[in-house]
Amino acid sequence: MSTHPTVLVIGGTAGTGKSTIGESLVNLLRLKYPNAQFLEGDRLHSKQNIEKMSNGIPLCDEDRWDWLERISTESTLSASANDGLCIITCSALKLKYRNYIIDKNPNTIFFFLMVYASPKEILMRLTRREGHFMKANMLNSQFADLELPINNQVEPHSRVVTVDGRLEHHVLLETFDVSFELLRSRSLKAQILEIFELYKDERNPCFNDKDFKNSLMLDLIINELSWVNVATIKSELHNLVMNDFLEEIQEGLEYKLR
Ligand SMILES: Nc1ncnc2c1ncn2[C@@H]1O[C@H](COP(=O)(O)OP(=O)(O)OP(=O)(O)O)[C@@H](O)[C@H]1O
Ligand SMILES: O=C(O)[C@H](O)[C@@H](O)[C@H](O)[C@H](O)CO
Repeated sequence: MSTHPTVLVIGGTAGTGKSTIGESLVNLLRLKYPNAQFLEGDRLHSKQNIEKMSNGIPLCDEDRWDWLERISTESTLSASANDGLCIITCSALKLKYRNYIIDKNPNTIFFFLMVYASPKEILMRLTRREGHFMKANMLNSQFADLELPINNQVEPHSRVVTVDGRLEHHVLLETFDVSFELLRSRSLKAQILEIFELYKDERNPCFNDKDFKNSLMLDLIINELSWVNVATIKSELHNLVMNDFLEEIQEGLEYKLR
């Protein structure tokens, strides 16, 4: 089993269906990860946060940092203990929140599946929903904070699924497909990380052998090329600060792609 636990974060504004989707999704993903757990991120809020939201006061950045850290750590622990996978809900509205979750547990591979519903749809749902602390009066602030991941270069590990006007099971099927695609790309990132760790270990005789490093890396990348896009690979390499041999790998990629 990989040393890198994987977490799928279901994000989006209040009322998009994160919990509904997460509960069903985990059952489907258990076909492959039998012990994977679904965690409800709202349970990790402090009492003060819940009180604020219940009183119609939107959370600010300072209210959210500790909560985001708990999201990152609790999901990592759960994934580590249960077949390497955890699914957790967390609004994760802003880019900096998603990055914070990633930074708090750099060994974990985080994917973000952001669920989007229009303000009109959310207003309808929150007005109808009973027994929940988050009421319709929070709608404007949620949308004011929402930064959807639109740039694949910046957030290759994130996807958006739009739910408006669609049947519940269609949404679930799409989120299942998207999750599967994300989890498939996981193997590449995990392998890159694992190999990178091997290089970092200076006791390893291969550490100083650049040719060995590059050929291994290239093999790894080329083998996965049929399904992973080159931009993702390049951005992962950048993320991993592999700049020392990034250029050569890019050359290799371009050659193979000709
Ligand atoms: N696809 C759907 N179509 C219509 N209604 C839905 C759909 N999915 C969920 N709902 C309803 O919308 C409401 C919000 O769903 P849910 O609680 O899953 O959202 P959430 O994003 O987890 O919300 P919150 O973050 O506020 O806890 C619920 O009343 C749920 O029954
Ligand atoms: O970041 C936030 O403002 C909060 O996380 C909210 O989005 C709620 O926790 C949640 O969605 C409950 O409705």
